[in-house]
Amino acid sequence: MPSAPAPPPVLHPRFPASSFSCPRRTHPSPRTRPRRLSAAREMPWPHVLTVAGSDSGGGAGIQADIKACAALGAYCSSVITAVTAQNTAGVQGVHLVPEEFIRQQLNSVLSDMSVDVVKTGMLPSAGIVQILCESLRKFPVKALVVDPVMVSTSGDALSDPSTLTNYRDELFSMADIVTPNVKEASKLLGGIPLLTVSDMRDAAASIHKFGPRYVLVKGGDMPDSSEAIDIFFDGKEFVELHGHRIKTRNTHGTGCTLASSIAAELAKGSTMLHAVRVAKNFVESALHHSKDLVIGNGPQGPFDHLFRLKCPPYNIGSQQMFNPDSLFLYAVTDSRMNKRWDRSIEDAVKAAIEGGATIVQLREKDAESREFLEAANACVEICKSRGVPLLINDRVDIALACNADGVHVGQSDISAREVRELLGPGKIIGVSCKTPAQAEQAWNDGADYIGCGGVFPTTTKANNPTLGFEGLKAVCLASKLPVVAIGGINATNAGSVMELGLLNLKGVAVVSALFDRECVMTETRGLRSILTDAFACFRS
Ligand SMILES: Cc1ncc(COP(=O)(O)OP(=O)(O)O)c(N)n1
Ligand SMILES: Cc1ncsc1CCOP(=O)(O)O
Repeated sequence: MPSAPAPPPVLHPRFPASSFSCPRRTHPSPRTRPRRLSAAREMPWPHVLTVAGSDSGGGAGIQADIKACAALGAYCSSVITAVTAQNTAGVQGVHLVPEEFIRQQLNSVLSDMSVDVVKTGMLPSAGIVQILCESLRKFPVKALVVDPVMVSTSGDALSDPSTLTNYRDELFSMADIVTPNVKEASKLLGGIPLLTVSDMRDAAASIHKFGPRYVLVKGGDMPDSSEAIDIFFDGKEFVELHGHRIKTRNTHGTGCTLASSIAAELAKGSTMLHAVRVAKNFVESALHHSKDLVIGNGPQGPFDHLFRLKCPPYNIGSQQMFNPDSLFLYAVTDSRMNKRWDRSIEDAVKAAIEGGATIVQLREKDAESREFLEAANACVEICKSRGVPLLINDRVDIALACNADGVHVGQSDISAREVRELLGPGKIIGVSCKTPAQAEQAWNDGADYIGCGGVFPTTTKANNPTLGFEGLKAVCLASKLPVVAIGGINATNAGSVMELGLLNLKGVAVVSALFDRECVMTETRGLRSILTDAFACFRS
């Protein structure tokens, strides 16, 4: 593994789940967990169990949890605590599942399956909270995410007031994270008003005293702000998480989705703060993609958790899903620069990854095919062993021959739709776009990301118009795909690109500032650190 400087905001599925930060609970001993059938052929599948209510409208509750986990690559089993009659207008009825039957469902799932994380939603009675606590003591899991659902967004009560005491006294002390919104936080604290970010901090500290390891107080309901600010507290430090407030009526189920996304990321091995950041990003992106959908006639509609599947060829198939966070620091090679500095493509790629590049593209305009394929084969091995995706510029034939992770094409190359036909569904396809119309076409063609530039003037690509920040912003705002900025980006201006704060701008692609330099590793490391600082600044 490269010795990267600072932990990146990257959770690539090819990185093994190793950084789990919640070691309090361990899986039960082999005596309590049945033996697996064939350990040798076992393939781990991160597993979340949601214990929540069913929403007949499909936007929140169990339905939201299952979709969020599926979208983030985790398996989701479900214990249903209540069946609600619900739609976009509100909650018309609630039918509680008998408590003993909830115990039976918990027993069925937890005694048989390797559940990594339990996420709770609607726990409508004190008895149900108690049964859950008993089951968790009998069948410990790696983490417990508690979303203290008490009142629906439409204002309807979803739990008996007597559950409050059990929540606070029993469940919270077992929880790794509790995720109240401001109304729930206020209720948990006896009705104190939460009107400012400072009140949210105080509330997080008070709720932490009930026993959870982490608290996330969600500020989505705070009045009038272009930002959605959440407060994360680990018992010592507060982190303010800033997100975009998406203007849409389709927000039903955001709380459930955030908590189940945190659970899915924890099940995949993420640390808590990282899981929260990924989950917040996922919810924002889903809301952004769903803002114009129309389902139902009431004031609050559902959103599309599976927005990434909208374009049929996108992100399906046997290979791992493309993680847009891998666009963070995109190293694009250049044969002329390598020659100038007398280094092989392989050495250039190794050094870039060592310095912290999160994705690599071989852009070898002058290379002979045979020589290029040899180098590409070697780079595939280098990148695979380091968990970094490798793409080939323009040459679909080389990408197929070396089994690269994907291809990047420009507007005058063959279209992304044709590249998809040739590469199949599991590969990554990037398209260069300078206009919103091109971005729309890239999405329709089944691309995975957009390269947008030149943002600044560059000498690396001849006759390339400069778009500036305005051009970049126009493409990002129009694009349903993640975007990486390219063109003239270096250590002095990279921070300002990230600080534009564009939701789907995931990173920068760089050629000369990495490869037209004496030490590729040092340059990459420096740039990585600048990006990490700028990203942290914009996000929290
Ligand atoms: C990440 C990324 N973005 C844009 C480009 C430019 O690609 P293209 O328009 O095909 O131009 P050439 O690279 O072929 O000159 C890129 N390569 N990578
Ligand atoms: C390939 C490409 N596409 C748009 S600008 C550019 C060149 C980027 O190179 P540099 O990072 O050296 O400016």
